[in-house]
Amino acid sequence: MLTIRRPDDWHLHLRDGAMLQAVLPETARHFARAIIMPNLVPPVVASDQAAAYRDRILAALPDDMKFEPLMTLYLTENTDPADVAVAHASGLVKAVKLYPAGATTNSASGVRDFDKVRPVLEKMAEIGLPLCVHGEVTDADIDIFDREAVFIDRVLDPIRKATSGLRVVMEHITTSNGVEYVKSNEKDLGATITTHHLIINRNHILVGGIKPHYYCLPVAKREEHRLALLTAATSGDARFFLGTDSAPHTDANKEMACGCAGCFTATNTMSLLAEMFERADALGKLEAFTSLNGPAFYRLPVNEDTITLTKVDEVIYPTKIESGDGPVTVFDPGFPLHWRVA
Ligand SMILES: NC(=O)N[C@@H](CC(=O)O)C(=O)O
Ligand SMILES: [Zn+2]
Ligand SMILES: [Zn+2]
Repeated sequence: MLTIRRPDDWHLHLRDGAMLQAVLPETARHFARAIIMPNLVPPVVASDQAAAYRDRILAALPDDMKFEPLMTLYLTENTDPADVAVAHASGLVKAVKLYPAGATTNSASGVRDFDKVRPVLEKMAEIGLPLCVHGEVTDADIDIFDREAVFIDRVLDPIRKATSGLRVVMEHITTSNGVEYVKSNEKDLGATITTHHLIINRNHILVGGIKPHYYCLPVAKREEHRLALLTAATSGDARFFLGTDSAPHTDANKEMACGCAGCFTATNTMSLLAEMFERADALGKLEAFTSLNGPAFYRLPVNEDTITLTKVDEVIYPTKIESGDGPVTVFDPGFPLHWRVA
């Protein structure tokens, strides 16, 4: 048996409408809070949209559940620094999200010219509002497996050097380059690590037939990178914390000629993580990763209540959840899980 403070998810896609209704309880069952990604269609770019989205999330929450959505704004070349500052001061917005234009799902309104967002970044540095970054370049001539490492050198490091005091979260890191970059900085830099990137490498996607439900962005890399992520996550280092990036797409949209990127892990994330931490002989570090390090970075209190995981013969979880838009496949690690959230 293992009791830890209730976890938070520092990177989550809840979508909207019927999908929101279906996936929200999967997260709220175990997690107290989550940083809510703003890549809706159209994206959540202004504070009034973030407030309205927050209301829709709370309206979709079942009566017997408690959950606090931590809202973000989608950074565009037209984002108004004053709107960001007001949204932060009111407590509504906890981070701003940077998507390089074209890097991932619904990122067409993202940033092309980083000079255009300089005034917003300066304002964020001044008020201490974190920037969450999807860290991949989009240049056609850069191999998809190199896009994170190239982003660090060409985009992230220059932005951080030009904007002193800017607090940055590298979202869903997938490489040892990401781990090393975070470790080489003492302050103002953290990283989220997803559940699935601790489990799969690129072979899982491609060997023995293509597995669309393992396809996400940034795409899983070589085994040596997965091991670097696992070492970072299980180390207790406060700069690394859980962001599941649970990203639901219907099976119809995953299993097609041009399938969507995203793994849906909300349902079984805590069981998956406990399994991986136990295998790494690091169950004692699970709480730091899921429940302590994130609040410390975001300067929020840790949760007061707890969850208890118990060891069972095999955890039973649904292979799919139903949404009004169609079924969504739950991430299947390909091995049995043994830690169930009581
Ligand atoms: N991670 C993914 O593969 N997909 C995310 C977008 C993102 O986080 O990049 C989504 O919104 O579907
Ligand atoms: Zn992303
Ligand atoms: Zn995401």
